This record gives sequence, structure tokens and C-alpha cells, in this order.
Amino acid sequence: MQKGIFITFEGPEGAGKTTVIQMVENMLKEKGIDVVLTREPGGISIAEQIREVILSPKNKEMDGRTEALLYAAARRQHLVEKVIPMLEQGKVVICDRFIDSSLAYQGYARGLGIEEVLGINQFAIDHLMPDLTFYLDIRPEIGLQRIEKGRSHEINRLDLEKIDFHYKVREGYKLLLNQFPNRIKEVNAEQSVDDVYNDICDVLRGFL
Ligand SMILES: Nc1ncnc2c1ncn2[C@@H]1O[C@H](COP(=O)(O)OP(=O)(O)OP(=O)(O)O)[C@@H](O)[C@H]1O
Ligand SMILES: Cc1cn([C@H]2C[C@H](O)[C@@H](COP(=O)(O)O)O2)c(=O)[nH]c1=O
Repeated sequence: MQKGIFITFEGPEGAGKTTVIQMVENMLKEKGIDVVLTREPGGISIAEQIREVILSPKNKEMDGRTEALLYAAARRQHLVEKVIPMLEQGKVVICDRFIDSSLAYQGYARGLGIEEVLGINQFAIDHLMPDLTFYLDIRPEIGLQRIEKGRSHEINRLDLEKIDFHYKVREGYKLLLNQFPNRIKEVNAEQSVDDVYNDICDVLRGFL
């Protein structure tokens, strides 16, 4: 039975999720809260191997449904091997991306259908939805510029999609905000890092 809290961060490329998640982790640790950071696709060995296959710029011929199924497979393994055990130990689990990425990227932007992609993901997650999700909103061209500037950031197969695809990803997330208004909280990610962090802390204070 789940005793911990499952929090996810979402957004278009370069929204600043990794940056702000680290700040939230430090803040929670200072308060003595047991917190685990993880990411999708990845977080454990099998899912990191699937990540390599999905995101390698060499795999240009990958079919959209194959892509959606691989994300769901990586998600399943990550959940059973890491997320669920950590929640059972009562930890706060913070995950960089989760099911909403599949709904926005594969369901909406790739055109596979949000409901269809939700369907294959229900099989993978078996009803384990996040308790709280932050959606970091940013215009795609600003996010992509940030990634290009950041020297250490890998440029993956999805980053290389045309700008229209990234606009559709953002539109997809906006639809999800309407679909799950209680779970997903929108934050303006075009602000300074400190302002983004403070907005997130305001929500967390009310939640934790
Ligand atoms: N609010 C901000 N203002 C300006 N630059 C930022 C801001 N937040 C993050 N950055 C910078 O933008 C780049 C991307 O940030 P980060 O890696 O945190 O984004 P991300 O959302 O995790 O990216 P991805 O799409 O790969 O998941 C980094 O170089 C980071 O320092
Ligand atoms: C979980 C998930 C991710 N994606 C995409 C989003 C990004 O382009 C990459 C992950 O790279 P990041 O630098 O770690 O953000 O994968 C997706 O399309 N569908 C998903 O379910």
C-alpha cells in the first residue's frame, strides 16, 4: 500500500525541470523529508537502456506506436523496480516526466490520440497516478534556445523534431491541464529560476 507522495514535473523541452527539481530536493532534505529523485524514461538500468533506443538520433525510422509502447514499457519497469518500493517506504518520490509526457508528446503531438495512449499506459501504471504534477509552461523556441546554450545537455531525437511538433506538445499539455485540473498545477517557466522555484514552493506548502 502506498504511504509516500508521488510528485511529477512536466513541460516542453528546456522548461527547467531538472534545475528546479534539484532545488526542491534540497529544500525538502533540509526539512528532514525523505526524498528520492528519478526520471523518465530511465531511473533504473532497464529503463535507461530503453531510453537509449528511444532517444538515439540514429533511430529516425521509429514508428509512433513503437515509440509510445517503449515509453510505456520503460515506465512499467521503473514503477515496479523503483517508484512503488520507495512510496511503500513512505518517501516523497519526485519524477522528471511521467504519463503526461506520453499523453502530450505521443498522444497529442504525434497524433496517436490522448485516449489511446492513456489506454496503453493504464496497462503499464495499473492506476498509479501522481498525487501532484507541476507543468512548467514555456514557449518552445525559448526552451529549445536554453537547451542549445546549455553545454552539457544531450540533444535527443525528440529535441530534433520541427518547431510545430513542440508547439503541439505545449497544446497537448494545455488540454491535460483542463482534463486534470486538481492534479496538474501550471507554473510560468519563462520567469527567473528563483521565481519558478518560489511558485512551486507556494503550491508545495499547501500540499505537504
Ligand atoms: N528559469 C530559467 N531561466 C533561464 N534559464 C534556465 C531556467 N531554468 C533552467 N534554465 C537553463 O535552461 C537549460 C535547460 O534547463 P533544464 O535542463 O533544467 O531543463 P529541462 O526541463 O530539464 O530540460 P529537458 O527538456 O531536457 O527535460 C539549462 O542550461 C538551465 O540552466
Ligand atoms: C517520459 C516521456 C518522455 N518523452 C520525451 C520528452 C523528451 O523529449 C525526452 C526525454 O528527455 P529529457 O531530456 O529527459 O526530458 O522524451 C516522451 O515523448 N514521452 C514520454 O512518455
